Amino acid sequence: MSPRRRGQDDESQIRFRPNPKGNRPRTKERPLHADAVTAQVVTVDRGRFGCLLGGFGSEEADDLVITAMKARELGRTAVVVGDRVGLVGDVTGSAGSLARIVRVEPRTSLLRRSADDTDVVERVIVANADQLAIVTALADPVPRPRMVDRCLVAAYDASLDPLLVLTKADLADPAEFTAQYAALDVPWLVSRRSGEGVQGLDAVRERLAGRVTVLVGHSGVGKSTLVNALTGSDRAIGRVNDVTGRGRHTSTSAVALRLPGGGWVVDTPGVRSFGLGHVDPDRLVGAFPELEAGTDECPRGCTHDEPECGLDAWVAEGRAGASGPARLESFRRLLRARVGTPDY
Ligand SMILES: Nc1nc2c(ncn2[C@@H]2O[C@H](COP(=O)(O)OP(=O)(O)OP(=O)(O)O)[C@@H](O)[C@H]2O)c(=O)[nH]1
Ligand SMILES: [Zn+2]
Repeated sequence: MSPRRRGQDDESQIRFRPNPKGNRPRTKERPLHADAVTAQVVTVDRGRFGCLLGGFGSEEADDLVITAMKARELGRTAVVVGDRVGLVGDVTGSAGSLARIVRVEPRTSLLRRSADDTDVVERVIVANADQLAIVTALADPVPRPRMVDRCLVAAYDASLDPLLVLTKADLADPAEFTAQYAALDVPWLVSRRSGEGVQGLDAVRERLAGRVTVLVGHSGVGKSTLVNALTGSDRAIGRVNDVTGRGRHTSTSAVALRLPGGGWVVDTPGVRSFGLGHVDPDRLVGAFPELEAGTDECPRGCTHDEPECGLDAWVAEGRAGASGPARLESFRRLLRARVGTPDY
């Protein structure tokens, strides 16, 4: 028999046996990737994901960032910075290696935005963070309260604890600005330039220690200065560059950086707008428990910013406490900041 002939014979034997269980969906027969290793996404760049072996909780000495791409079977599932993933394939992290992401673990939080306020299609920016630090300069450029309010809405929607980091306190007094956030109870910290360095960082470090904090802020507020000072020169990103050959400046979305004192910051250089079309007023009121309790008297589908809203009576009766009126006013300010042109 010629080799060719034998090949044909072999082929004739490779027949699919009839499926004994009938039309069982094929997906169920796929391997479950029990051997997948766990990692957490630290960078996303044009379909390539930098994944930290072991995740954010791993010991610094073990830092190994593996480049991976999404396995076909994940389909359109979004994979973002902060996602905990399962990796198979080449997980050595050696130059030129490429692993496959076969699984995305359930997320504890999701920071989202929509393309604009009329767009209900939301994009995930960061997964599994627990704090959102809104970086704003007190002067040069002047603060944009509406932008800050929009970030607060995004934080409350994602159940992230908000934090205001007010930079350039050497140029302006923070009192006037912070007064606007008193009723919201948003913690704030200030930093200022002093000589060659930045002052006020110890308090910031303390607030970020052991947590995963997303940093947002528009151009020129001093966010890079802050990130550099907080992370020092030994950045996790340096290792990613070694693997992918791509640097931070080409990063289009977000990048997670390890803090020397424990915890992670996620910088968002590409986030220039924060569309909030996906935010539901009923979710937002969840961030104001003493008001939420008063929504029972609201008409169905209440926007909580209309004459029929039950919250006015609730607050007038003192049922939301002494700070009720100020809280309701702040809540409605956020509701209004949610719609309109993103001011970012
Ligand atoms: N006076 C003063 N200037 C500061 C302070 N922090 C940063 N700056 C300056 O503000 C400018 C902008 O700082 P960056 O850190 O580059 O700001 P950024 O928010 O990262 O801006 P982009 O790089 O455009 O995204 C720089 O000239 C900094 O030196 C501060 O606390 N006080
Ligand atoms: Zn209402």
